[in-house]
Amino acid sequence: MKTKVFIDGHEGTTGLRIHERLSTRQDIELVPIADDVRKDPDAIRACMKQADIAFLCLPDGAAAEAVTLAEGCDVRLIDTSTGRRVAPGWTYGFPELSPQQAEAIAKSDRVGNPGCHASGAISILQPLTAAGIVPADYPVTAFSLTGYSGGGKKMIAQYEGDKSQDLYAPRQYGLVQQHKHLPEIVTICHLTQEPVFTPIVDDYYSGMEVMIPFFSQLLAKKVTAQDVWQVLASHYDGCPFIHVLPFGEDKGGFIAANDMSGYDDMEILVTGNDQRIMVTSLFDNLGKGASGAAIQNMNLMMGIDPTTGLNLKY
Ligand SMILES: NC(=O)C1=CN([C@@H]2O[C@H](COP(=O)(O)OP(=O)(O)OC[C@H]3O[C@@H](n4cnc5c(N)ncnc54)[C@H](OP(=O)(O)O)[C@@H]3O)[C@@H](O)[C@H]2O)C=CC1
Ligand SMILES: CC(=O)N[C@@H](CCC(=O)OP(=O)(O)O)C(=O)O
Repeated sequence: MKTKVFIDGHEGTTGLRIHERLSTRQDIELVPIADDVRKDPDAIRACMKQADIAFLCLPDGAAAEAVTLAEGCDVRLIDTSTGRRVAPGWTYGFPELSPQQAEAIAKSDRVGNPGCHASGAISILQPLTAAGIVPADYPVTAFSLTGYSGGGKKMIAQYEGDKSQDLYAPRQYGLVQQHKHLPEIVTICHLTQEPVFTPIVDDYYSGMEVMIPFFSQLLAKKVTAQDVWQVLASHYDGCPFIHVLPFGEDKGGFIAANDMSGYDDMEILVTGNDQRIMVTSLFDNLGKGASGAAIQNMNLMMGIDPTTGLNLKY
């Protein structure tokens, strides 16, 4: 029997990518909603009632309303918005945290899909805090380059519309250090303080590069860059979605932020030297940063190979 899936917000950037990935699958039946009623609460609730699994690909306010609409329906939710990722009753949708996390997602009826920048930061920090290398009170700084699709339809229209404005150099944002992904990074990595986080949006469609530098003298153990690489390589060994590139790999000295655009998996590189170590996570903000991760979680919830229907580089 096919799994019935409803995509609330299928006209948006994240929803469209999920729709594209699922529309050719033989094991999935998409629950349609007519365009003129796609924001109508009664129509949405009717779709929720029919579906086994629903993706919420909506702005935060609309997603909160959709969660309420789903109450009493026998539907499992995967929410790509920010509000409930670390809320009680919700499972954080990053299966690579641990085998237990993957199991928890597989059984969950309420999965909060990670934020895009957060996915990169957590992919680097969580194995290193868990291994006791990065102490909980480490003064973490993180930089993140993102394609403009990260800002959804509005930002895509801005970048692809009027090119006469001088808007298209890389732009730093999140200037007051209250980016909405900080709470999940702190909670999931068990940090005692928020990182200094610098997101930068640039004039390319999709792709994300999250960079976290470490001073080895401030780490909890005496480690070399290769030790850090080893911890990450062991943590992600055999993982189909996260690939730690061989130690010393530097992509010819230039790491392009859109190198993983179009793919649903992630690369991690360790560069620098034994005093100043840089760890970089490279992925598509719409892939492992949003739609790809959401489908990976759905596959786990269905009890099938998590890579089904996804576009992996490796
Ligand atoms: N883009 C990205 O890289 C990432 C996005 N996310 C998150 O995913 C969610 C969706 O973002 P994104 O796809 O970028 O946003 P978009 O703005 O591209 O899409 C949002 C969609 O939701 C629709 N919508 C708005 N209100 C309602 C409503 N009440 N009922 C039904 N549909 C509604 C919009 O309709 P209309 O077409 O009429 O505007 C639009 O199609 C957000 O919470 C975002 O933060 C998470 C990770 C990365
Ligand atoms: C360029 C741009 O604006 N990017 C967005 C992407 C975040 C996103 O989509 O946030 P959620 O995953 O939490 O929903 C931002 O940094 O807020």
